[in-house]
Amino acid sequence: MDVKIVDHPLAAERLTAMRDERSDSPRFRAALHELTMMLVYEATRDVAVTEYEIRTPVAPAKGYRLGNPPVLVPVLRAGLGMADAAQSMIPDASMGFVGLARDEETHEPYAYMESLPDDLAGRHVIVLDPMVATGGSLLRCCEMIAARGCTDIDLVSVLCAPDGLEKLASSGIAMRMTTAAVDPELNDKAYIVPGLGDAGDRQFGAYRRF
Ligand SMILES: O=P(O)(O)OC[C@H]1O[C@H](OP(=O)(O)OP(=O)(O)O)[C@H](O)[C@@H]1O
Ligand SMILES: O=c1cc[nH]c(=O)[nH]1
Ligand SMILES: [Mg+2]
Repeated sequence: MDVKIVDHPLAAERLTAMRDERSDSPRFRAALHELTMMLVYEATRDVAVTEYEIRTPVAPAKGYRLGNPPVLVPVLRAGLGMADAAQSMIPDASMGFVGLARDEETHEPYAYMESLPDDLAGRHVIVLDPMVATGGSLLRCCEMIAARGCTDIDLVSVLCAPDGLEKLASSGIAMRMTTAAVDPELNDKAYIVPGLGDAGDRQFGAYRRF
């Protein structure tokens, strides 16, 4: 799997704000919003564009638009905080929704929502989820997307653990990852270390320590 790590001072500042336990929910959400714009910018660097003619006030010029606007898929809850930022970068994108919650004991994802276009053949899908820990949740999401015919999947995440990347890479589903960092390990509750805690709780409430 192609893993692109966005190593940029402005991204590092936002990631620091997200990691810092002193950041309250508004600061955490603002940093996630801004970082998502940077990650989506990098994830879409090689997408196909269509050329068309425009006129500037001075002369004819070439214009460009996305050849195949993607389907954005935020993974609820935590990916919701990336949805608006991604769509503001790609206004022509459509959006589907997947809801997954990890079981606290088994760490297996439980799927409670699958709201996706029936046919994703020929579509470019960009999945938004800030955290890849065991990789079980994103793998489940990619299986849903691949089952609808999609063969062009980009994943955009804030933080990944090596175990999760390995699970995704060995799944047999073709996908690319753009992330801000890969942290060293998981703890015994399958939280990323040092990580940033629970990305859903930190955006929407119920702050816990792990
Ligand atoms: O790689 P994994 O081990 O599957 O863990 C990562 C998943 O955990 C978080 O969601 P969570 O289950 O906490 O749901 P939430 O977004 O509603 O908080 C995160 O947003 C991922 O979806
Ligand atoms: O570190 C982690 C692991 C799973 N989900 C999160 O939100 N954070
Ligand atoms: Mg959570």
